[in-house]
Order: sequence, then C-alpha cells, then structure tokens
Amino acid sequence: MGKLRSELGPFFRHFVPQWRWMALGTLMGLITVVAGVGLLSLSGWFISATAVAGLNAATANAFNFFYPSIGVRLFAFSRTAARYGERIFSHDATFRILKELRVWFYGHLEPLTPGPLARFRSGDILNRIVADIDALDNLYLRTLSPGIIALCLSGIFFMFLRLFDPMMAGTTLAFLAAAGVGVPMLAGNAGAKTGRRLAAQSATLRTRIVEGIQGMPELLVFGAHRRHLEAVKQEHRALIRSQLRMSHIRGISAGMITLLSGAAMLSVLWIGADRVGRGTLDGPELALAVLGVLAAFEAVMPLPTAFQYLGRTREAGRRLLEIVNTAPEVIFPGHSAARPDGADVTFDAVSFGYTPQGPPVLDRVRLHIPAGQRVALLGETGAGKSTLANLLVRFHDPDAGEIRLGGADIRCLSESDLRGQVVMVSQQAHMFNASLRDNLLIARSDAPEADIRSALASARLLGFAEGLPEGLDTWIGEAGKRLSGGQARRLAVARAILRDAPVWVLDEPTEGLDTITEQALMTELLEVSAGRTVLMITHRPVGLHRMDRVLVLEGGKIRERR
Ligand SMILES: Nc1ncnc2c1ncn2[C@@H]1O[C@H](COP(=O)(O)OP(=O)(O)OP(=O)(O)O)[C@@H](O)[C@H]1O
Repeated sequence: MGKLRSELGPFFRHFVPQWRWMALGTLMGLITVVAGVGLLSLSGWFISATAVAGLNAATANAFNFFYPSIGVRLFAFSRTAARYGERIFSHDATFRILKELRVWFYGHLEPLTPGPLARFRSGDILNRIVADIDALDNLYLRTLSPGIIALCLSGIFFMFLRLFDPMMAGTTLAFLAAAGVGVPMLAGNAGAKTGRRLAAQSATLRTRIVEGIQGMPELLVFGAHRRHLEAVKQEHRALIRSQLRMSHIRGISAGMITLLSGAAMLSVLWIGADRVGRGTLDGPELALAVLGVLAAFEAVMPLPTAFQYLGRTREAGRRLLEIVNTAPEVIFPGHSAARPDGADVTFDAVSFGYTPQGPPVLDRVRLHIPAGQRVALLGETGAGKSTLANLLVRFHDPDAGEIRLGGADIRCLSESDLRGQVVMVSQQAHMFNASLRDNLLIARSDAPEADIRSALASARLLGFAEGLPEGLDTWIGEAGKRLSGGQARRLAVARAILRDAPVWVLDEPTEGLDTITEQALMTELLEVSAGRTVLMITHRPVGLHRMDRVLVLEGGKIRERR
C-alpha cells in the first residue's frame, strides 16, 4: 500500500482542481446504474403484476397501469441522459487531468536538458509524455469513479432489498462484495506483473520504432534494416504475448462476474420463492428483486479490468516519476540576484568533468574576454571547446571555479536574463519542422520583417530563401532535412544575429561551408558582431587574423596561440 502511495500519490495532487467535474461524472455514473436497476426491477414487477392482475377481472380493472409505466419511462430516460452526462463529465475531467499532468511533466523535463536527459532516448521520453501519461486515466476513469459507484450502488441496493427481505439483501451484498472486491483483487494480482511488463514492452517497441525511423538512411546504407525489422518483430511478439495474457485474465474475470451474478440471482430466487410460499413476499416483488440483482452487477463489471491494469498504471507512474524526481544539474534563480555590468566574460579557475572518475575536461581554466573583444578558440577534437561554451550558457555548472558575466556570477542570473545576454550557435543547432521564418522567429518572436531579412542577408541566406517556392514561408522539413548542412548552419547563424545579444558563442559556425561562402560568412559575421563579445570555436584558419585573440584549449587548459 505504501509503495502504491509513493508510486501514484504524486499524481493525485493534479486531480484536486478537477474535483467538481470528477464528482459530477461519478454522480452521473451512479444515477445511470441506479436507473438501470430501477428500470429492470420496475419493468419485471410491472409485467408480472400486470399478468397477475389480469387473471381476475376485478383486479384487472383496479390495477393502476399509469404510474408504473411513467416510472419505467422515467428510469429509461434518466438512464440515457445520465450515461451521456457521465461520459461527458468524467472524460472531460480525465482530459483536464491528463493535460495538467502533461504540462507538469514537461515542466520537469526542461531543466533536465541537456545534462540528465541525455541518459534517456528520445523515443522513450516521447513514450513517457504520451503513453505513460495516458495510462494514468485508469486511476479516476476506470478505478476511482467505478469503485465509488459500485460501493454506493451496493449500499443503496442493499437498503432497498432489505425493505422486502433482509436475507435476500444480505445474500446479494455478499455476492456483490465477491464480484466487486474479490474478483478485482484476483485480477489485480494476476495482471500486476504482466501489466508492468506491458508498459515496459510498449515503451521499448515505440523507442525502437522511433529510432529506426530517425536512423533509416544509416540502416539502409549499411544493410542493417532487416536486422532492425527483426528486432521490432521480436519485441512486437513479446508485447502480443503480454496482451494475450491480459485478455485471458480479462475474459476469466468477466466470466467470474457473470457466474457470480447468475449465482446471486439464483440464490435470491431460491430465498424469494421460499418467502412467496410463506406469503411474506408476492410474485411480482420476487421478479423485481431478481431482475434488480441482475442489473446491480452492472456496477461491479468494470472493476476487475481496472485493477488488472493497475500494474501497468503503476509502471507508467514509476517511469514518469523517474524523470520528475531526477534532480536538475542546473537550477536558475527565479530573479537575478546581480546585474551584469558590461559584457565581459571571465572564467575563473573553472574545472569541469562529465564523470567524477575520469580526468576533468577543463582544469582550472582562466580566461578573460573584455567586452567587445572577439576571441577564437582552437583545439583538437575532443579537447573540450564545446564543453566550455556549454558552461557559459549554463547547460552544465562548473565543478569548481566561477564564470562571470559583466562581473556577476552567471549562477546569480535568472534564466531569461542569462539568455538575454548570451546567445549560442551550437554545433547541432536544431531546425524545427516549420517554415524558415518560424525557425528564425524562435530567436525573437516579435522580430519585424526587415530584421528577419537583414539577419538572413548577413548569414548569406537571403538569396536562397527568396528563391524558395514559398519564400520565407517554405517548410524546411523534419530537423531541417530540406536544407543542406551548410544552409542549416547559416540559418542557425541568422537566428543568433536576430537575437541581438551582447555576447555570442559560436561553435564552428562555418563548418560544412565551401571556402567562398565560408569567407563571405566570416566577413559578415565579423561585421555584424562588431561591438559584441564573441567566443568563436573553430577548426578552420579562415578569418583568424581578424580576431582580436586566438586561444588554444589543450589538456584542459587555455593558452594564447603563439
Ligand atoms: N554529454 C557528455 N557526456 C559525457 N562526456 C562528454 C559529453 N559531451 C562531451 N563529452 C566528452 O568531453 C570531451 C570534450 O568534448 P567536447 O565536445 O567539449 O570537445 P570539442 O573540443 O568541442 O570537440 P570537437 O572539436 O570534436 O567538437 C570529449 O572527450 C567528449 O567525449
């Protein structure tokens, strides 16, 4: 129970704001089953009473057909209306809760980027935010609400039957308890392991499929697509085996409920027949009780499946909490505790390593870039240049030392203040599956057309953009696939230009460009970056002579190039 609470408890907090819709949905569900019981028992009583009354001309004339037939119509109508209302309110509540949960989960994902999130595969994260959150609908829609409905209905029906005969009422309650508590517990136990497996297996399958689609060109070129397909098939087979087992459990528990409802009817019929024989109950009342019992079992019918899938829901909850409970590497203060005075950048004895065991990537790095100075940073591949850039935008924090911007420790700056000061063009700048214009507007959503065009012109991309079929509104495809590598790079540079921040970090901005475009872009970059503080990581000699300083990162330390 304690484990259940720790696995699912954190999610219930998000249920509270929706309690009105949830209560309304549950109330409607209760009215539906009560009306079902009323409809069937009253109809049974009405038909039998009419038949009995018809046996004798005197009673036939005195029999009131009017009120019972109104009652039947009323129950039929209210059942239909309440069922409709129940679907609307309970689903509305569920979707609102899922929306809340998704936003909450996304809020926890953001600070984990890129550090701790790198441990997870993107398909897996997608699965958590979509399928695992969807699986939580089981909690209210299939467990909590039907559970409350079944409990209330059992109580109401017990009190009602007691009016006719306590023994019939007690027997029915015992059968309802067996069907509403016993069978769900059995189903819950039987489905717990498989349910957990089911959640894990569908996550693995989805992840593999997403990875297969992302890596399709590689798989095809290296002829590994058949092997990949075979792995997908195997995972699919395992998933089907689990689903089959869950279907068996579902079938068996539905059969058990049907059996119990039949046994309950027979028992009530048995007891009732005895009462009719003794004259304490009349025939139509017996029909009322027996058919009422049949209808009452509708309330417990959904419970075994809900409990059977609780294992899957718990696994989904565990997978979500695994991310939610991961501590972010970097925490920004809500408000800046200091204001940068200028745009000079200082690395003060900064050390950093990705793992505590290995040698540090940066070892007590000292670097001061005065405001407005442009610095090139060279170094062998793997030397730690991108790491240094990532520290400046706080993708990670140093293990030791301090990074200052305008004299202020960047850890004192709020996220928006830091982002407003430092812009980075990373090596793998992501292009969104949107128009070229939208890809630029993520840098400055209110940028006027003139600024967008000027940024594109500076990045040597305006001619190309204007030549596209729909100009700047042309869709650039998934991850910018409809752009060449060099065009995507220039678009990333155009973004930085549009952002207009005082400090620029450019991680190999001219990588993938031909020499002429590279030289033109460098010239333009040096022009538009005039007056800004620039840290440019590069492997290429182009434009180095026009930088204020050229530094080399080697063995975790920085030295001036001679
Ligand atoms: N997220 C990470 N987790 C663990 N190690 C990492 C991570 N990112 C980089 N490294 C390691 O840190 C070291 C420095 O990497 P970094 O990307 O900073 O080098 P770089 O100088 O920018 O290389 P390149 O010129 O090839 O881009 C490398 O040994 C790399 O394997």
